[in-house]
Amino acid sequence: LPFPLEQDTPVSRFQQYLRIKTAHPEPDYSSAVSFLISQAQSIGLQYRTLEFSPGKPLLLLSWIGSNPSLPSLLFNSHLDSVPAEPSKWLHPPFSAVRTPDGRIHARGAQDDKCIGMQYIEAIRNLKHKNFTPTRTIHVSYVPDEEIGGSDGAAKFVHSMDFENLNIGFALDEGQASPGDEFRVFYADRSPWGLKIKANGRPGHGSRMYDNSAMENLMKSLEVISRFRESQFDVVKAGKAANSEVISVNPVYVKAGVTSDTASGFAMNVQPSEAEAGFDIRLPPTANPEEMKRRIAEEWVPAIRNMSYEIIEKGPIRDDMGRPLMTLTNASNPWWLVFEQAITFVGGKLAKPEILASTTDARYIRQRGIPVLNFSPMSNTPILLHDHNEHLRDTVYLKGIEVYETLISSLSSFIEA
Ligand SMILES: CSCC[C@H](NC=O)C(=O)O
Ligand SMILES: [Zn+2]
Ligand SMILES: [Zn+2]
Repeated sequence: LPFPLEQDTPVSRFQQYLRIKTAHPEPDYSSAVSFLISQAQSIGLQYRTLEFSPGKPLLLLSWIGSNPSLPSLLFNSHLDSVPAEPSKWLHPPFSAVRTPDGRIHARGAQDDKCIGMQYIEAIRNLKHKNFTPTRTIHVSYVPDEEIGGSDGAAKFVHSMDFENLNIGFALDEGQASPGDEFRVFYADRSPWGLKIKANGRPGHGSRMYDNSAMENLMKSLEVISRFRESQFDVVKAGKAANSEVISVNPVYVKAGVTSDTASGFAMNVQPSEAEAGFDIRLPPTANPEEMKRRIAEEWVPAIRNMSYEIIEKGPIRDDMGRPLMTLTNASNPWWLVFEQAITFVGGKLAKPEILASTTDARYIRQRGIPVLNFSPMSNTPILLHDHNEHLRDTVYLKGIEVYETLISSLSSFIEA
């Protein structure tokens, strides 16, 4: 028998998308957008690209509903991926190899090229079945999510283009679920970068004196560690989920006087400057003013010769000053439709959670639009940003079916 030809199937199209090198620091946005446009054209979807920052396109696909005056639906995903360390992978991260057990290996397989293609495949199938949406459906592919979205979603949501879409409800990426149930998220955490700098007395490495830069920095590290522990204790005691507390993790330290020694540093000079950086995530219920006071007064007191900078990545409240949360109860009709659709496809939903990490959904919620974070991956290990990120073909294909139901029921839903 002849070797079977590579076919044009849902899985092969997913693999094609996965093979485009969209990892930072040089994501190939133009190839990704060209590929997605070719897919949109193959199913007769309208498309346009918007460019809020040079070289960083945003692709928008639209399926116009029979009642386009109703608020529309937005299905969002991001074009970019985080980098991978190829030497630590079983298969090259952009090969999209499918192993005999059905695992498709690639950076982006879970985060989040799966949903980007599933949206299109679901629409392809619905068109095939002659389904007509009532509400208009938009599908967006945004750049730069993985680096904070300031040149992507942040600009998009404040544009006239976005305003004119008149979005009533949106879905964005979620996270895999190791168990039987699908996970869904009603909020994500707001990320802050905290840089702290200590100044202090320089001197000979043998001397003992107060107020060296390193001593000042270390005192801060101790205080911050205690806060970290206090939050983690709440999690360990089972009183809150990981994503419901304020996390703070050191991500770099920078100090020392450089020299040609083996270590690269002068071993006998106490430096006059020392710096450290932290990743802080605030759940929507946290009080940012309280956190700022804590940083200024307890973590980095100026009287200890310290200074700091908080880099706030994205909003923490919506345009009305409310926490960025989407209701998951009967008062949100979109939630009810979502829940019913999942049940309809035979899925079970876990209790809605806050996402530990951060997505572009926060920018959409900022505009007062309800958003659920959802990626239909049950019985799947959580591998986003990890080595050997992969997704099973069966899980991927089931996800297409899930979106068919979601798209058809959400677009047919008319608010009473
Ligand atoms: C600092 S905003 C970056 C957003 C990023 N998103 C996914 O991993 C994250 O780190 O959560
Ligand atoms: Zn993502
Ligand atoms: Zn990511």
